[in-house]
Amino acid sequence: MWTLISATPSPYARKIRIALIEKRLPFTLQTEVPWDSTTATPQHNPLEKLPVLLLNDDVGTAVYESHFIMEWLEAKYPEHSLLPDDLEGKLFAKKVEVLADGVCDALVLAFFEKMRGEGLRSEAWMERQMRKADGGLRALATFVEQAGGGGFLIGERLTLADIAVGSALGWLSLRWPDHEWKTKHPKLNEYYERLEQRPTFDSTRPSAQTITDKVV
Ligand SMILES: N[C@@H](CCC(=O)N[C@@H](CS(=O)(=O)O)C(=O)NCC(=O)O)C(=O)O
Repeated sequence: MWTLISATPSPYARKIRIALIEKRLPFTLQTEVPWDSTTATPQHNPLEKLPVLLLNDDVGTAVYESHFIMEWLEAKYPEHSLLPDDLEGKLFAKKVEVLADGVCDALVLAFFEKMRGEGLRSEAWMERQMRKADGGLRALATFVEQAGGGGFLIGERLTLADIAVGSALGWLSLRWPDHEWKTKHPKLNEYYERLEQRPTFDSTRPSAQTITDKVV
């Protein structure tokens, strides 16, 4: 059976957890703290990042980088597809994933910059990352407002776009609880709250992790 190397707060890993469950693909979860020297992540991903999907085959195949894992899953196991049927819809879903992941990328950088403490952190760097995140959230909020009222970003069923946005917003709620996106973008928040009711979202809710090693 496959193993997914994951971390409790990880929005990127949550995308894959939700996708695997939605596609009825069995796996076991290996929860790690990728920032600690004890993590097994570097043994499977030279970039030392999780999620990593281990196929547990005889050659030790490891699939890594969440957007690629998603691509790989849809290519190899198209049943219970998480992509729209039409090409434009497929490309739009991937564009939404780029934005959702990009919001997380910027806020991860800002999170660790914040950890540098007074006098060591670059306020300009923090502002730049927060600006990227706010721009991404604005774009996602616009897409939600333009979508039909069916609760999904594209068409009438759950797609990669919803999984990516829901995972990003769930992490934002955990790691940046004071961020004002919920008041600035009420429709985005309503969409998010509705997604969180879905069993695969409810069962993969993010939680904080304790990082033992000094990261910055
Ligand atoms: N682009 C990557 C980002 C993955 C990523 O940054 N993972 C973090 C963990 S988390 O932020 O998702 O919780 C990690 O492994 N960081 C360890 C490191 O960067 O050395 C993806 O989408 O898979």
